[in-house]
Amino acid sequence: MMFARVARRTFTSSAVNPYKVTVLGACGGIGQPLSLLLKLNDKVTDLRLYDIKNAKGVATDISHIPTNSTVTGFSAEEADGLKNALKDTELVLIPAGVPRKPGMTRDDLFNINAGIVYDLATAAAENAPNAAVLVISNPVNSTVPIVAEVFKKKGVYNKKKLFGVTTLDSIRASRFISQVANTNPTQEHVSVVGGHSGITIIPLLSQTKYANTLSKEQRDALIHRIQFGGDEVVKAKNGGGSATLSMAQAGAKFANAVLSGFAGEKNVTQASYVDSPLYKSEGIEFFASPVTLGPDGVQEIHPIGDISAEESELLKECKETLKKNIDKGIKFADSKQ
Ligand SMILES: NC(=O)C1=CN([C@@H]2O[C@H](COP(=O)(O)OP(=O)(O)OC[C@H]3O[C@@H](n4cnc5c(N)ncnc54)[C@H](O)[C@@H]3O)[C@@H](O)[C@H]2O)C=CC1
Ligand SMILES: O=C([O-])CC(=O)C(=O)O
Repeated sequence: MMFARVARRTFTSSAVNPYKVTVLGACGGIGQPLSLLLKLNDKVTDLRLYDIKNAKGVATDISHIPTNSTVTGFSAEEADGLKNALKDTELVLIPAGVPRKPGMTRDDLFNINAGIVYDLATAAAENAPNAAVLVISNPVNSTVPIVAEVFKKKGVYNKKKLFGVTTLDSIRASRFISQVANTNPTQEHVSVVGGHSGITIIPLLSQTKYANTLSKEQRDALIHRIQFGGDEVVKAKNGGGSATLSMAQAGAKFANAVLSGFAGEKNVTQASYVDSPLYKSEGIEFFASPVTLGPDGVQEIHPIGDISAEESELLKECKETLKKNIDKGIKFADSKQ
């Protein structure tokens, strides 16, 4: 009797949030742990994994985990594999593409990843025009504008449903500040705005409770570590790629936030790199700042708030680089007409 009651409760809980989610690049360093974490999310009931290699193997493996979602692998070799992975899905995560090696910038990945993201975005626009698209592939500052241009060309662009995933910068900031302050990282929050590469990443330490207690040396070191946290991992992996496990956690966290917004949960706010009105008058079409998520995707884009004179300088430098990164993505997409 007891067992029957528990089983019934487990079954009904997942039916409340039946979302279809597709991962493109599901067999990579990020894709595999990200898919695993999505399988553990009870908002996801139909998980589709696509890659140019081994998607069926990874899907079969993950499918044995006893949560209620189905897991299906789609390979590039099968006719309509990509199309079927995307058909009517509600959320698409894109971690497909090559990662950095030591000595490279994220922009050095543009030549390979721009084309990969362009092709996957084209398939998404054709087969899942209403889905939220979460872009992980670097350089995010440029790949997000590429996706926007593709959706515009297809006549299905909805700026409320396109997100560059910058969550890793936020979770790093929580972790790194807790190491300096000797506190619990789960209780720390730092607003990180701008973009997702080096100097375009701006942690707003002046808005934390440590604004007046950190020394200038501590502050500078912390800003640098948050801006270049990705390089720390690339260096430590020594040619074996970049952040994958922390990125999977960040991607799963942000996907859960978007699904929570879809489900009508209130006050779901996370930083993300979105089509933003904040600096459009300066020619900057995309910018990361706190975003409240709702049933239609972006519900409200929040301004960055009061910042220090030091952070104003960082913002100035960020905007110069960001504008170039965005223009590069748009120009690439336009050249593919
Ligand atoms: N937004 C962020 O904060 C972060 C972004 N990244 C970026 O994520 C991307 C992926 O990184 P990793 O997973 O470490 O790389 P990886 O090389 O381990 O995995 C990439 C996967 O993409 C697949 N792939 C390549 N072309 C594809 C296509 N046309 N269609 C479907 N799948 C395709 C590959 O087969 C591979 O399984 C990189 O561009 C990396 O720079 C990495 C960490 C953080
Ligand atoms: O550093 C990289 O190339 C990967 C990445 O975006 C990050 O770890 O933040």
